Amino acid sequence: MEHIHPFPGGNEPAAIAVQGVSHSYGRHPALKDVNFSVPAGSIAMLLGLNGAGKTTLFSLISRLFGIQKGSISIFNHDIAREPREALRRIGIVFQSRTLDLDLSVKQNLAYHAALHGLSHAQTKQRIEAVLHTVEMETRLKDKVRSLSGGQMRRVEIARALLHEPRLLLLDEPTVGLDIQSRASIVAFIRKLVANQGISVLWATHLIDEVDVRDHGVMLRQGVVTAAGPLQAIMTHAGTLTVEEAFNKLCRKVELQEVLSHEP
Ligand SMILES: Nc1ncnc2c1ncn2[C@@H]1O[C@H](COP(=O)(O)OP(=O)(O)OP(=O)(O)O)[C@@H](O)[C@H]1O
Repeated sequence: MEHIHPFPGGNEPAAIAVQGVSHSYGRHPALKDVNFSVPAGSIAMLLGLNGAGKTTLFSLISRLFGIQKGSISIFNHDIAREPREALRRIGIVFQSRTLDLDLSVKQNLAYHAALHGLSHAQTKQRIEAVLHTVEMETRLKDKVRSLSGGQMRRVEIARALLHEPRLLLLDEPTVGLDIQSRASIVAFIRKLVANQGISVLWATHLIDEVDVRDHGVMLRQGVVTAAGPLQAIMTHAGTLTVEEAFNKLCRKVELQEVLSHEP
């Protein structure tokens, strides 16, 4: 495994630090001794093919699954020892849709605010703020069922931001969206990082969502093959593009052989 800059310098704690994490489903290993960290205020792309272990990692970070081996800290708060402190710093957008279609946008958000213990006044103020961020303020009273797939995704991102997390976890947030909706979601997540200094761990296998200035965590069959600034990963891998680095570090070895023999 290449760890180009495994841990950030300075005194600022990492947004997330994953150390020695392994996870198995029965006898099937899904993550093997995973180590990486994401510096505060940066975007880290978690890159891997289907089945690489991205969702398993997100399930561990969000405490959907208990940790079998290793540790995960969010801004220095260990998720097993200080779950409340760690979890309140995280906002999550899961791969599968989780809004209640028969409730309005406002009702969906208010329900989530209540789970986070926000007061009535805070809830109103935060709902207005997050819907403004995702440019959906005009749809406050609309039933979720009446929104497009891209608009639902925006509401899910708004919901993830309600309690003002410092780290946003996105599990393939653009899957199933058309090109235009995908591009606008990618653009406003990047705006969020630039304007609000939020940190992002973004699972994807869509290379066009990646910017070479991002950090990368390259995952292949449960193993981190490289982690750090993407520029440094590309230099280490001897590749000129992120796509080539992805092919080299994330594709299954058999697939790489096929690709290398292509004319
Ligand atoms: N509930 C489960 N029971 C058994 N095996 C599982 C379970 N969930 C995932 N796996 C296996 O663990 C491995 C990692 O799966 P995971 O869903 O974490 O990958 P992923 O990178 O998120 O894939 P995708 O991009 O398709 O969502 C795969 O081999 C998968 O078959």
